Amino acid sequence: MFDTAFLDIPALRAVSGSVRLPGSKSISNRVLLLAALCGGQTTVLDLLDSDDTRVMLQALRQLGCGVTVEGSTAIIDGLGGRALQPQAELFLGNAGTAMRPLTAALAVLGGDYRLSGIPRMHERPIGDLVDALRALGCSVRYLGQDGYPPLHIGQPHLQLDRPIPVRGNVSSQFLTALLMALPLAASEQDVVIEVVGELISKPYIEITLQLLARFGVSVQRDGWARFVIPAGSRYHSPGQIHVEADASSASYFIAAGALSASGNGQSGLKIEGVGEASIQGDIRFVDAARLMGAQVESGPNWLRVTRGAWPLKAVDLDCNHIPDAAMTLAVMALYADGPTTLRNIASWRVKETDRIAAMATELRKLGATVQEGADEIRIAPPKDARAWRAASLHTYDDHRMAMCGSLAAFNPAGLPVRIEDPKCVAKTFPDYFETLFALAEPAAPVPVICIDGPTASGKGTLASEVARRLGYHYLDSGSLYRLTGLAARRAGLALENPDEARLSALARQLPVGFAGGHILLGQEDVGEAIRTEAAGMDASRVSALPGVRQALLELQRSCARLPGLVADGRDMGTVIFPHALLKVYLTAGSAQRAERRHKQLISKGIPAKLDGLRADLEARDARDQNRVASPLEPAQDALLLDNTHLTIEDSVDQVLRWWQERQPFRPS
Ligand SMILES: O=C(O)C1=C[C@@H](OP(=O)(O)O)[C@@H](O)[C@H](O)C1
Ligand SMILES: C=C(OP(=O)(O)O)C(=O)O
Repeated sequence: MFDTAFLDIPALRAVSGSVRLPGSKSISNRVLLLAALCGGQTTVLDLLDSDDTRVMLQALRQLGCGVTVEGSTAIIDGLGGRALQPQAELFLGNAGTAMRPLTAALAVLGGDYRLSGIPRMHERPIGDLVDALRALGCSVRYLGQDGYPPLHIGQPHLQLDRPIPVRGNVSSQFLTALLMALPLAASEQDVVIEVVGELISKPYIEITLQLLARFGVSVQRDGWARFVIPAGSRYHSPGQIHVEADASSASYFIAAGALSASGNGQSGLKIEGVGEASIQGDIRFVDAARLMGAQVESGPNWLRVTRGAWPLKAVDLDCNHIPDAAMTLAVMALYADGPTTLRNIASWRVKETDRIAAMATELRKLGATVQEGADEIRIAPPKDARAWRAASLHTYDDHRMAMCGSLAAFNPAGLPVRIEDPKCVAKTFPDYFETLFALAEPAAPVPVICIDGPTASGKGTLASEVARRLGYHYLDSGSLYRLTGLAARRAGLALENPDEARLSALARQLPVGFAGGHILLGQEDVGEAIRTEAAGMDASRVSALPGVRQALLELQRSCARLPGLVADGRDMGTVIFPHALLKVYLTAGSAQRAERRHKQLISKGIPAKLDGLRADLEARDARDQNRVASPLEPAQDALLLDNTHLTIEDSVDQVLRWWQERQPFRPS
């Protein structure tokens, strides 16, 4: 997950390859609650791991359920037959699929519970569900504003002899919540639910009914108006249940496939884990994407997408049945041949944010002309490539605003897009951006920042912090020869009389990684191992081999991957990345550098003398600067940063300021 203030996505050209997406949020949270409500043990496979499922799992633990999670498998020991924890304070984040169904289940079971969430959850309506529960004889009290969480739940006096009315025009989750809770009360008599007025987001009710059936409860229904839970209904664990990949999450990749430039014999993007046999309503997004021109082939649990019509075709659609995935259509509309209208989406206004207002504001920043209606949005795309704007997109703590925003990176103007607060995707898809970057091809070389400078100038500390702040990869080029030597020793290759071809092959494939101050060879942290005297000797042996130098040049260039790279060393800006967008040459006075090195050594328990260190540094500077082959010198277009009197934070801020000056957008 990108835990940065913002994430700049360079312009993208295409996506290809194949991807397995994380589990469906709607299925995961329903299955977890149903498994908790029935007796016995349920093994849930391919469970989604995200904020929404974590709050549900935590709530179930607090209620006394046995919960074991290992990787993507959860084992739930249901409460059926066991005492429910009679009192609990449950924090449910911003998960509608946890707040609404848990409210109903706990209200029917009774106890002393407080349910709350993040501030936005306290602005998301729940009044229609509370009215229905009160009509049923449940005790539910508002602890803040009437009609909204937080809530207190007490002991019920259930009255099941008349139909329970529920309104479904604000959220279908209220009906879902009742359908999941009432089998707990239907042992003696039929329980009837009647929907008052219109019901929105109907396919989510289908998911609920399908999963109830998997847990042994078959609901009888009369269209969308009346649902009967037959007397004697009881939950039975299916033993094991598998969660499909999330169809709403798939919408971003279906869109990316439809926006991808074709060519290079590409056969499109394959999405695995969800397909035409899905029980999720958002799989119908595929029909909408096809209407806009996407080419989508499908099997029971896979999809393959390629670009079809180009530009995409504008559409005018009722999107009530796909409220979440419809947001993706709003961004696809930027690439259409005319204005697109998405209708019947009033529920967008009461989700993670007011999504109609948010979408209108952000798409306008990109150059679109957008009209907002009470329950619709009309998007006219930028009139040509020159009308696109590079924008810093605000994401309103809404995962879908962030994921949708990334699709603007396919713009024909080759502009980057900035996503503010990218970690908000954690609600349903924590690794969304990593997944996108693994499939995407940039439209131009990815951005590189080079930080070169003499020994002990602090370039490693500076470069790795700049990388962390931008969410970029980090390359510590100086360690590569040491790593090659170490890998060679471990592979049993002789270094005294070396086989250049084999060593070069090894260097080309070196599995290096730099993360959080650690230097990795494969999965192993070798930070200490490469700093020994012997490793230094080996480094100097391998670095004398031209084949190895060439291999490492390629390896270094291959580190320039999405979304960008910060590379530190001595020849990053001059030799390895001559076209880098920002080159910094970092220096500090020799007295200062000697002092830093001295502190470093002493803190590691290595004895050292300040005077000696300074003399060594100065001698090494002179050698490095005066050698004939690639002497240490600033690239012609490098900016000089003397950090003798700067803190690390000052230097980081300076480099980030220079970087920002080179960006086409300003923060919003
Ligand atoms: O039941 C569900 O799993 C959901 C129902 C939909 O909400 P509404 O019924 O409020 O539209 C959808 O937007 C939400 O992401 C998940
Ligand atoms: C509306 C959404 O979430 P929730 O389940 O919290 O309603 C969503 O995921 O888009």
